[in-house]
Amino acid sequence: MGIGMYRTRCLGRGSLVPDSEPQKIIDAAKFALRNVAVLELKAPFWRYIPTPLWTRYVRNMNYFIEVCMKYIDAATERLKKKKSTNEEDHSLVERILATETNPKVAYILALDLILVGIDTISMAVCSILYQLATRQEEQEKVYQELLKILPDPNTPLTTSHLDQAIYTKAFIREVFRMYSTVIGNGRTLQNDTTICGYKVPKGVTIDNLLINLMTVQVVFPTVVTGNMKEYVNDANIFKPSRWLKAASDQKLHPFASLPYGYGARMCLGRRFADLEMQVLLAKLIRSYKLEYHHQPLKYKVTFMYAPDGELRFKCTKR
Ligand code: HEM
Repeated sequence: MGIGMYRTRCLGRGSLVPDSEPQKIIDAAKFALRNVAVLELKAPFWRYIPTPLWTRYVRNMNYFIEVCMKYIDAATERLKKKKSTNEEDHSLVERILATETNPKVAYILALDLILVGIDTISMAVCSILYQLATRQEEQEKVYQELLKILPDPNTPLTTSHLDQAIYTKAFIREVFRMYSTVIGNGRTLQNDTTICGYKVPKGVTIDNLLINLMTVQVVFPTVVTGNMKEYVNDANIFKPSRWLKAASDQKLHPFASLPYGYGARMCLGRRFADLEMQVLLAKLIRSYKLEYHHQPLKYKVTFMYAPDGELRFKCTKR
C-alpha cells in the first residue's frame, strides 16, 4: 500500500480509482497521521469538548478500523486454512496473527502497521526519487552498480543481489541524513533530568487551570543533527560515499542521523521499509533514467518531510 500511494503521486493518477477501497485506506491513514500532531501538540480542547477536527478524526479512524478489520479477518481465515507453517509462505500481517496468541493484540499490531506504514514509506520514496532525478551524477553511480549486479534487467531480484547494492543503500541513507522523512523522535522522561543545563521534568503533565493539559516531551530532531557540522564532516554536501566502509575515518556521529528512531521503540517496520525501497530502486533505476525538468521543489513538513509539489519525472528506458 505504501508503494500504491507513491504511485498515485508520481507515476500519474488513475493507477488507483479514487473511491476504491485501497485508495480510501490510504487517504484515511494519511489523514490520521497528518492530524495527530495537531491534536497532540496543540492545546487539547478536544479532551473537554468534541472539536470539529476531533469529530472528524474519530470518524476517520472508525472507517479505517472497519475496512482494515475486513482484511485482517480475511488474513485470519486464510491462516487457519494454510497448511504450511513456513514463515516465508505468510504475509506480514499473517505472520503477526500467527505469532500473537491474544487476538486483540494481534489486531492492534496489524492495524498499527498499516496505519504508520503508508505515509512514511511513500513520502520517503518520493524524496529519494526526487533526489535521484535531480542528482544525475549520483544516479549514474547507482545505475552502474545495478548494471553490474543485474546485467540482465529481467533477472529475478534476490537478497544476494541486494546485498551487493552497497552504493544504492548508501544513497538512501544519505537522503535520510539530509532530508529525514520523519524529522524527529519524542520521548517522555521517566525521571526529572538535567540535559545540557536545562531541567526537564519527568513526563506526565504540566498542571494548570485545565488540569493535566500537556505532556512534556524531549524531542531528538534528527533532521537537524544529521546536518550539523559538529557531528558530520562536510554536512552540507550530499555524499553517499560517507556511508561506505572505506570512509570510516570521516566524522559521522552514530547518533547524528536516526531516521528510524532508536532504542526499544524504534521503527518496527524499518527492515520492511528498507527492503521495499531497495527493491524499488533496483528495479526502476536498472531499467529507467529518471529526470526532473521543472521548478525545484522545496521540502515541507506535513507530518512527514518531503518535496512539496508534483513529482513530474521524465522516465527514459535504458
Ligand atoms: C521509510 C519509511 C519509514 C520511516 C522513515 C519510519 C520512521 C519511524 C520512526 C522515526 C519511528 C519512531 C521511532 C522512535 O520513536 O524511536 C517509527 C515508529 C514506528 N514505525 Fe516506522 N518508519 C517507516 C516505515 C514504517 C513501516 C513501513 C512500518 C510498518 C510496516 C512502520 C511501523 C512502525 C511502528 C509500528 C512504529 C511504532 C514503534 C513503537 O512505538 O514501538 N514504519 N517509524
